[in-house]
Amino acid sequence: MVHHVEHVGGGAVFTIDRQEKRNAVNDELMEALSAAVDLAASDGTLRFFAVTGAGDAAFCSGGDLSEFHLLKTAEEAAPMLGKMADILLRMSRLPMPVIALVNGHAVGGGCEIATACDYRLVRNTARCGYIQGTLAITTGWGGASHLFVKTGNHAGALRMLTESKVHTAQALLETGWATETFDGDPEAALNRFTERLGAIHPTVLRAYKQAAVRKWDALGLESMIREEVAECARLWAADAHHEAVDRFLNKKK
Ligand SMILES: CC[C@H](C(=O)O)C(=O)SCCNC(=O)CCNC(=O)[C@H](O)C(C)(C)COP(=O)(O)OP(=O)(O)OC[C@H]1O[C@@H](n2cnc3c(N)ncnc32)[C@H](O)[C@@H]1OP(=O)(O)O
Repeated sequence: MVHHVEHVGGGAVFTIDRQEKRNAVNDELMEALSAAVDLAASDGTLRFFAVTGAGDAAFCSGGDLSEFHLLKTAEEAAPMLGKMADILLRMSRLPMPVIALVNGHAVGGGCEIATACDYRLVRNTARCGYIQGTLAITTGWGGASHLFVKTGNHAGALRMLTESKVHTAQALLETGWATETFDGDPEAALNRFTERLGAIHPTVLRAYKQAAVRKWDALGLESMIREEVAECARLWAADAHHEAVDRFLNKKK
């Protein structure tokens, strides 16, 4: 199995479990996350939906380069990019708080998964960044669009995307990307955070989440994501991207 789902504290926790590849996302994982999001959307009792990574090294290292490097043209890349962008959009619109429990490194598409959540609890040992620029592409799963509609720190957001670096948990807290930072056990950090949600009736949590979804709709988030996917697919086809991916895949051979 590439994932597992536990129900704790009235919520559902989806764990990406491909530790041998730092929890990289492949099509099997996309299908699993899509099914988990559909289940959460139809469960009126859920107080929250959380995503995390197995192990201590990584939350998610983004797309599985050993699989996705086989996609060469924009026409070949666009369906994969669009599929994950749609799953993350549906996850972001779930009628309950959506929490990224960032247990380890969240880079590339992994950072995009966390950005599609309402809250980001970041372990102090984790490093997070939209490193797609180092591969000569942009975010391709909606990460830039989610970031721009959610943040009040435009300069900080544009810098995170254009610098394509990884950042410490403390730096992410200062820019407002991280909601909270924590040490030690991720599940304990999640429990501390969600306990505070427990005092309020779920119908209130859902009503406020719908207010956020209305804002994103008013801003045209869905069409922003479609344009982002198309742009990433165009850049994907360039030699600069394929050469950068080859360098990563050949680095240890
Ligand atoms: C698909 C598009 C999507 C988007 O644009 O939206 C993207 O995500 S593009 C970005 C894709 N991701 C990356 O470029 C990140 C690559 N990985 C890393 O930078 C590091 O692995 C890191 C920082 C996540 C962890 O570093 P660490 O030193 O702890 O581990 P290693 O680098 O030694 O990796 C261990 C092992 O995992 C394999 N690995 C790691 N990340 C990926 C990945 N994304 N796809 C496939 N395989 C990955 C790595 O090759 C090593 O394998 P091994 O066989 O042991 O050499």
